[in-house]
Amino acid sequence: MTSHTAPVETFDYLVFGGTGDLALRKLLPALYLRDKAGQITPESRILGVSRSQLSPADYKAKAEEALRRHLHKDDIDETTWGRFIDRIDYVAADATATNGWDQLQERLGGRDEIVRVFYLATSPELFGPISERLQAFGLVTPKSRVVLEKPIGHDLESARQINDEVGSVFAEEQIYRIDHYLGKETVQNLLALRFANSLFEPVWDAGHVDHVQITVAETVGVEGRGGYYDTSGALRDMVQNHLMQLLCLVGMEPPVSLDQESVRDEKIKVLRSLKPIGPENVAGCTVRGQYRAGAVEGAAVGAYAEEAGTAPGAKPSNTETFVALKVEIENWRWSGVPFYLRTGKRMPAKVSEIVIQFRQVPHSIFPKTAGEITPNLLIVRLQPDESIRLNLMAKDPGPGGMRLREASLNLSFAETFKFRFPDAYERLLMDVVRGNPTLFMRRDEVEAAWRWTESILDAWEARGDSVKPYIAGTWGPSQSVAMIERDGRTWHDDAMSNG
Ligand SMILES: NC(=O)C1=CN([C@@H]2O[C@H](COP(=O)(O)OP(=O)(O)OC[C@H]3O[C@@H](n4cnc5c(N)ncnc54)[C@H](OP(=O)(O)O)[C@@H]3O)[C@@H](O)[C@H]2O)C=CC1
Ligand SMILES: O=C1O[C@H](COP(=O)(O)O)[C@@H](O)[C@H](O)[C@H]1O
Repeated sequence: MTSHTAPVETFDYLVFGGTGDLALRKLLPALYLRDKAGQITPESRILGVSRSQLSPADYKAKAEEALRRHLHKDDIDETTWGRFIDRIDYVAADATATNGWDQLQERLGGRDEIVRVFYLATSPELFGPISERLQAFGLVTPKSRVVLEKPIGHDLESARQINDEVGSVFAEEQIYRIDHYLGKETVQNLLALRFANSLFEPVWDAGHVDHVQITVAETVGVEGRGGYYDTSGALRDMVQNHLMQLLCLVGMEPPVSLDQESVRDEKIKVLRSLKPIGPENVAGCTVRGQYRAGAVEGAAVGAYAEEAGTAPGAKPSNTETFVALKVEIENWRWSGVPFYLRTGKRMPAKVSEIVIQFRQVPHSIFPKTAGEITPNLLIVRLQPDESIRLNLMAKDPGPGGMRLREASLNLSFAETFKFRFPDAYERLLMDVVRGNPTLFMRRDEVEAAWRWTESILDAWEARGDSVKPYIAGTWGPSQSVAMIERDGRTWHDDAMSNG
């Protein structure tokens, strides 16, 4: 049994927001798959909590329906199925009132000695009220942990308020601020790539790297989450958390060790070194877009305005579904190296990639007839088809003189490691039970990320610009291309489409 399938301690997992999309689509399937892998002890239980007046049997039926829909059919086996459904229970309780909480007390009675996880899969305004009630009803034990789903607030002030409220009930080491990107296999592989190989570290700096691109492209639209998304937008929904975490892992100094504080200490230094984007540079360093009707993966799709449910005659939404940024880390290692970040919905492919473009050779010894020398690229593909590729120049095989062409060294995870590895939520949910917060965000990280992001939001608001339209199924508005091309560089879209 490998460490990722070794059973964890017995737990009670309380999922607040248990009837919601996140719980049914991601959390329950992740717990099921860990159960199937043999990681969950027979005594462990899962308790859904939300306002809906459902009986435990109703909730089990809802969970079953969601699992059948969201799991791959090969993952459903009758032994795990029966065992998993038996673990599930439900209590109707309102986070903003007192009804239902005495039932929670009852359900948890006599189980104070085991690990207790409160997973708050609700909107962030409820994190404080839920914590307050957990304390008032005596449900917080020394072995309790609380998981806060993103977004932690809507801006710096609300993030601070939530952190204060939750922090008045739980100690910082009991608080797990989840960013599921940190649980993705290849994201962690970035640590292995950088710090378990001596090859890359000497060239991981401004002397050798020309620039870095981080792209997180999605084909989906807002998928029924229009109400939330329209008050959020891509900068808050994706950049403030996922893309900033990726930027930190690429940009940080080597941590002293892999322990939780060392890694988080290095990430926060990156966040503190970010060049502010404000009124003076927001126009040149940011692009916001919103998709119009188009076609994605061969199917016609509507415009954001329709999906978000903007009422006819209402003011058109100015929420961005795409954002591109030029970011600079102002420290010795990265001075002068731009990090271009972009993320968007309704793009041509679902792909998340980090591309490190190295500097051009200083001088070519080859004749013009050999062809162009293109800079080396290190491409870390996070999803789908996780891989790490190094694009190098090679001689075109055969006679007829020296001709150069680009070739790849490709470490494909599927081909190299032929077993299924847990997905991000599976891994992170078990890390909480194990009491390992390394892959979760510390309070100061979240607040530093908000501080930097908020200055962009303020500058956008002050300018009052409209979002730039892009056709669904394209790589975003033309202004995003113009932003990078002004610097004599180009997005690596081909690499992404070709895989
Ligand atoms: N869905 C996703 O893929 C992701 C979601 N998130 C974030 O996670 C959070 C939840 O998202 P999602 O599941 O999509 O949202 P949903 O709207 O689908 O679910 C919200 C849940 O909260 C419960 N709820 C609402 N009010 C109360 C209350 N007063 N007391 C107790 N329970 C309450 C609802 O149940 P009921 O009405 O029965 O009370 C429901 O179970 C959001 O902040 C979202 O941004 C983050 C990453 C991904
Ligand atoms: O947190 C979020 O992430 C998803 C994208 O996650 P992925 O694992 O599928 O890449 C995004 O769709 C959603 O809007 C956002 O809230």
